[in-house]
Amino acid sequence: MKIGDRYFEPFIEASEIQFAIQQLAEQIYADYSDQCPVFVGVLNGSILFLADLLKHYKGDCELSFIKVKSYEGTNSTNHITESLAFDDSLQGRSIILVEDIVDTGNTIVYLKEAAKKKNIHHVKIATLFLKPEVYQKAVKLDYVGIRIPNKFIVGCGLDYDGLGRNSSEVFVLKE
Ligand SMILES: O=P(O)(O)OC[C@H]1O[C@H](OP(=O)(O)OP(=O)(O)O)[C@H](O)[C@@H]1O
Ligand SMILES: Nc1nc2[nH]cnc2c(=O)[nH]1
Repeated sequence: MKIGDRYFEPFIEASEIQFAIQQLAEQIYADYSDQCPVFVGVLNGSILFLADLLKHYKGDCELSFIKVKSYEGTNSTNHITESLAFDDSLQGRSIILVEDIVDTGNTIVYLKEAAKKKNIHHVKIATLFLKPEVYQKAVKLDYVGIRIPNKFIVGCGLDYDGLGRNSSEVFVLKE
């Protein structure tokens, strides 16, 4: 399958992804059933995961967004651009940062620091995908859906140069 100028092949089926999301929703609810957490989606990539996660989440919750970007093509620029900040109303709240993927961890480290500066009371992290071979940061990842090898993936919110987010299954770059 061609996305932009690169070729990709099927990697993770939609049913496996949906099962993982349902499990995550249950794990989070087990920890927050007596609270009203704010799910904070990290735009753009988290949007599909977040929508499915919320549909499976049984408790009271609220929703907010932050927007950061660091990837160009298939590589991290190692520079994070923030175009939507944490909302001031999150001060003192317990939030769950919702990411589509944690790779180098640069984004999550940046977001934890930004949340601290905004006096957000308590921050947990939920990510649909994790590349354990790459992630070496000290920040604890509280809820992890599917662990994948160090390969570039697209679909389920993840893009290649803006394309491919709108697929319910995940594709991997053909090397
Ligand atoms: O762990 P890291 O190496 O920091 O990579 C993870 C980040 O990369 C992707 O965002 P991207 O910069 O591609 O922006 P997008 O969400 O708009 O696609 C993804 O959504 C994560 O936020
Ligand atoms: N689309 C996409 N974005 C990423 N950001 C960090 N890792 C990845 C990846 O494997 N695919």
